Amino acid sequence: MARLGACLGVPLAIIEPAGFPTTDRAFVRAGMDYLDVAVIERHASFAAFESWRRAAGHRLVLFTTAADTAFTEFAFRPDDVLLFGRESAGAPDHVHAAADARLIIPMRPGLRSLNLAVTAAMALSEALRQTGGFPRPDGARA
Ligand SMILES: C[S@@+](CC[C@H](N)C(=O)[O-])C[C@H]1O[C@@H](n2cnc3c(N)ncnc32)[C@H](O)[C@@H]1O
Repeated sequence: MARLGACLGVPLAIIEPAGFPTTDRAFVRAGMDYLDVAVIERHASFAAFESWRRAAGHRLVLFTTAADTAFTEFAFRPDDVLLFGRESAGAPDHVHAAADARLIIPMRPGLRSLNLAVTAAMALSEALRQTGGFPRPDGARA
C-alpha cells in the first residue's frame, strides 16, 4: 500500500495499533525503494487520528463489507480520507460510527471480503478517476 500511495501520489496514514508490523525494519523490507517517495503519517490512536482529521476538515470514508452503498455510487471529493480495516478483523464498531460514509465494493453472494491492498487499489482508482486525481507522466494531475 505504501507503493500504491507512492506511485499515485497519495499520502498514507497508519492508525495504531496496526494489524501488521510497523517497525522501521519491517517497513524498509516491505516498502523497498518506494519508501523514499511514499508519504506516510502515523497516528498513535484512532482518537489522535480523529483530532487531526476533524481539524483538517476531511470527510472520513470507510470501506467495509457492512455497508449498503456501492463505492461507484458515491461522489468522492479530492480531500476525502479513505479508511480500510484490519486484514484480520476489519474496522471496529466505533470506527464505523465515526465515518461520514460507509462504502462497499460489491461482491458475489456468499464470499467474505477482498483483501486489504486490493480493496485500497480499487477504492483509490475510483476516487481518483472521479476527482481527476491521477498523476500525469509530466508530474501534474490528470
Ligand atoms: C480482509 S478485509 C477484513 C475482513 C474482516 N473479516 C471483516 O469482516 O471485516 C480487510 C479490509 O478490506 C476492506 N474490504 C474488503 N473487502 C471489501 C469490500 N467488498 N467492500 C468494502 N471494503 C472491503 C475493508 O476495509 C476491510 O476492513
